[in-house]
Amino acid sequence: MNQSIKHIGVFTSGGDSPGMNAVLYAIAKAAEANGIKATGIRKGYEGLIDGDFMSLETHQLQKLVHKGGTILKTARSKRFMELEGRKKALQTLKINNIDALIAIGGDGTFRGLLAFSEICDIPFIGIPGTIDNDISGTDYTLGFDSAVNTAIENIDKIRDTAESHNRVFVIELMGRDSGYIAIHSGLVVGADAILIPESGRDFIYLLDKVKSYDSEDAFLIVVSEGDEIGAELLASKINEVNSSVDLRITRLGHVQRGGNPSALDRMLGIRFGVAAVEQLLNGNKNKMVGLLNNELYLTPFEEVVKQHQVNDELQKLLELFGK
Ligand SMILES: Nc1ncnc2c1ncn2[C@@H]1O[C@H](COP(=O)(O)OP(=O)(O)OP(=O)(O)O)[C@@H](O)[C@H]1O
Ligand SMILES: O=P(O)(O)OC[C@H]1O[C@](O)(CO)[C@@H](O)[C@@H]1O
Repeated sequence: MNQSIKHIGVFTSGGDSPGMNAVLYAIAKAAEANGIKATGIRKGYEGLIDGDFMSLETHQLQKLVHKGGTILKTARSKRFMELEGRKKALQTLKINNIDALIAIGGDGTFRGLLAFSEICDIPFIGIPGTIDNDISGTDYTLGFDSAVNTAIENIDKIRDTAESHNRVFVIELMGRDSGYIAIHSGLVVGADAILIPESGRDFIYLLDKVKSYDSEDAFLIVVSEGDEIGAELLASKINEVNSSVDLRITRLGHVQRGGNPSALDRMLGIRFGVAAVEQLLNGNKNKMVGLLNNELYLTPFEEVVKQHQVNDELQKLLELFGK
């Protein structure tokens, strides 16, 4: 056990994701059980630079496990991208006697920690928190399951109106350059076509399908925001090959980031939070806690990369159902 750790700083960074409050509760609880102080740092790296802190009280966090968003707030920090900003953050840590950090965010957040480790030698542990599920070293990132649940709930509603009007819908889902949200959502709503950047397929097959679409039913296309064609261009191509279709575009957008976390995300939050504190106490540093085959797993920040492919099984499902 690393006895020298007495004060852990904790922050959420990048886009918020459902389950972040649950992870904060777990960190506070595990720190308390080990007699360690845990301080919340507000607005991601911005708060680390400015010393914008708040206390993490287990009795308050306990009541927020079910809430989306993050009570610590989050940010994308331009200042931390610069060495000057990171030096200022180092000063803040020293002044406040913080001797370990836990960061919850996406791959960008871990790149930030890696850059920070060049000038700061206190231990860092990362927790994957992003709706995109685009990080290696974990089967699930915190928030992904909730985002997919939100997406499918909304697409099911779109189907009701699409079927009533015999309309074609192009539904754009989030994920930045990752198609994970789109493929998972598209498969379980029974979409007629799913377009994701990782598939390596063009959309010509889809145009052939739309050409023969008889206008007597709904036709749902789920497209990831990272797919090169984009919802607008896809819509105009469809109209070119079949001018009789009645088409609408729905961009689900930030609704996918909000809402109460699913059971899976709450449980992930609890597991990741406790594991992060334990790993710091075990003397681990500069690693991300993940979950592979339902087992906790550590990946050094240097090896945490953006996931840019779907596995063979998902690819097969995409061929079978999304085409
Ligand atoms: N190379 C880097 N050097 C220093 N800081 C970085 C670096 N890359 C990213 N960061 C910091 O990490 C923050 C979070 O990264 P980013 O905005 O990419 O979100 P993310 O953590 O990938 O989360 P999400 O997947 O939700 O977008 C950035 O705003 C920036 O402050
Ligand atoms: O909320 P912002 O900063 O516009 O970021 C949007 C991006 O963040 C995410 O929601 C999470 O990374 C992406 O899916 C999306 O492209």
